[in-house]
Formats: sequence, C-alpha cells, structure tokens
Amino acid sequence: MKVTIVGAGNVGATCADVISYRGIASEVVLLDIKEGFAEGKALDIMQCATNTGFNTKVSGVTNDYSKTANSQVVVVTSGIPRKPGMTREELIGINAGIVKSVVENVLKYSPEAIILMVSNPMDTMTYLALKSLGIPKNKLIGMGGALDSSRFRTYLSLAMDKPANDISAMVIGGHGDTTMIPLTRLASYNGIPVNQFLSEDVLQKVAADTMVGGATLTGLLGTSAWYAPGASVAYMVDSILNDQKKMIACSVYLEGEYGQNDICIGVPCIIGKDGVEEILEIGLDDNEKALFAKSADAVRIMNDALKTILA
Ligand SMILES: NC(=O)C1=CN([C@@H]2O[C@H](COP(=O)(O)OP(=O)(O)OC[C@H]3O[C@@H](n4cnc5c(N)ncnc54)[C@H](O)[C@@H]3O)[C@@H](O)[C@H]2O)C=CC1
Ligand SMILES: O=C([O-])CC(=O)C(=O)O
Repeated sequence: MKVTIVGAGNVGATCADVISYRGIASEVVLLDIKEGFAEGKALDIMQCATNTGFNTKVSGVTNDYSKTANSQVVVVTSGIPRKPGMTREELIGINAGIVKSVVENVLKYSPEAIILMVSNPMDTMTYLALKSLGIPKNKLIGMGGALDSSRFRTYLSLAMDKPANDISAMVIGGHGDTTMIPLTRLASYNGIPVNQFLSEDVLQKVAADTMVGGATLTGLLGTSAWYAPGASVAYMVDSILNDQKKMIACSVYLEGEYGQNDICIGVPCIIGKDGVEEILEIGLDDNEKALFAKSADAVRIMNDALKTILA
C-alpha cells in the first residue's frame, strides 16, 4: 500500500515518520519542490528502521511526480504555514496556486487516489481541489477535525486530570480560530458527560482554548504545529488503508447535510477504504445549529475569495 505525501516540511515529514513507525503503509513517497529536501527527510526516517523496527520503504523525490504513481492515498501539505499573529485564512493567496498545481500533478499519476488535504486554509483548499479538478466527493477529505478533536480531548484531559484516551469529544465546523465548534455538550469521560466533572466556566475555557489551539502553538513555536497534525493525518490514512471505518470529523463536500450545500466543512464521517463512506448527521441543538451556520458563512467567504485569487 503506497502513500504519497506532497510537502516534506514539518507536517509532511512527521506524517511520513508516524506512518512508517506504525507500519500503516508498505511504501511512503515524500515529494517536495525544494531540491534534495524530501530525499534527505526520507533517508533520515529510513535510518530509524533498525532502531524502531519498521519495514516501510520511505523515499524522497524533488518534484518528480512519476515516482508517486499508483498511490492509494496522497496527502497534500505543500504550501506555507502561518507565523505568529496571522490567521490561517491569510495563507490563501499563496497556497491556492500551490495546492491547485500540486493536485493536478498528483492526479496525472494516481487518478484513483484518495486525497487528504492539509494545507491551509484547509476547508477552502479542499473545496478548491474538488471544484476545479472534478475529484469525486468521497475521495477528497480535509484534515482538521481529527486534529481539533485531539486538542479538545487534550484540554479536557488536562482540566480533569484524566487520560485523554478515556475522553471522547469532537470538534465540527470550519478549521479556523473562530469557526470551529467544540461540542462540549456531547463530550464524555468513559461515557459519563464531562459536565458532571467540570463547571460550565471551565468547559467554556476548554472550548475557547481548543479553538485557538493552533494559534497558541504558532505563538510558542514561531511557526505552526506539526507533531499532532502529522499524527492526525496518519490516523486518517490508517482508517483508509486498513478500512477501519473510524468516525472522524473531516472537511467534506456537503449537499444538503446540516442544511448546507456547495461547501467543504468539518462534520462527522465514516472513513474507510472508499474514503468518505458516510456523513453522519448527528442531532445538534439550536445553539450548535446556529454556530454551524455561522461557521459555514465564514468558510463560504473564503471560498468566494478563490474566484479573484485564481482569476
Ligand atoms: N489542516 C491542518 O490541521 C493543518 C494544516 N497545516 C498547514 O499545512 C501546511 C504545511 O505546514 P508545514 O509542514 O508546517 O510547513 P513547512 O513550511 O514546514 O512545509 C511545507 C513544505 O511544502 C513545500 N512546498 C511548497 N510549495 C510546494 C510545491 N509546489 N510542491 C511541493 N512542495 C512544495 C515546501 O518546500 C515545504 O517543504 C501549511 O499550509 C499549514 O498551515 C499545518 C498544520 C495543521
Ligand atoms: O495553526 C495553524 O496554522 C496550523 C493548523 O491548522 C493547526 O495547527 O491547527
């Protein structure tokens, strides 16, 4: 099973590392535009094999898409990350052109691949690839909810002083500082609603910290995060290649679900060998519905900006 990762930077290389270490795919190809960079990252990862005990073949190429041929999954991380003080949306001008040309090249050699979009602003980059390149909607998946939900679970675990893996919680909506919607009402600790352990004030703080989780890390690191993003993508690749049918919040194309049309935005999905196998329409309360509609309006403004940028 072959996976290509375009962009061998922080997120792409971390994703390749996690996929190899966990033996999720038999082959990983890293591709980057920077001469020798993907080759170097691949060689470095391969030199972990004997110490960590994996057998995945990892190779790197400089812009040679022929080496990516017949990939089952292609992860797109190419583009620029934000710097402290910036929003993800500010990256659209540079990343839209990069993402469009990268996905065009990917499709020449892996027309059947399932594509995982990571580059920001992710919901709009997912929409761009779907609309401009005619990829079937089940084969184009934006990664945001997997990461935001893992941050939400982490903040809940810190507030409760309980292991994150005992906590179940999900973030839907756009992957933006103001557009994500941590579903505090549905979060649970081994099936028990978390509001039995945390006050409303603490829950609201956890939700607020989750929403700016990426911005907080960008402020601390000087560039955006990569360990949790890389691991989140690897988690999704695992669910696809091993047909695990995990429920993961992903940015997918909606045609009427949640009252929305012609938009890619985060909703709970079943992710398996066919990519998006089902979109789950969970019952939202009136407040959550209003937040989702507002989030979709904001994502749509960014989608509209594409018309000028790519004109
Ligand atoms: N959706 C999400 O949850 C997340 C999204 N991101 C986004 O992922 C993207 C990558 O972030 P990092 O890995 O931290 O950045 P990075 O700068 O470390 O790596 C990006 C890589 O893309 C390469 N690249 C640029 N143009 C290219 C092209 N045309 N073809 C091939 N490679 C090209 C660069 O040479 C660089 O190595 C950013 O847009 C960032 O905002 C990052 C974290 C989470
Ligand atoms: O914060 C950023 O710009 C990168 C990203 O999407 C995240 O880490 O959630």
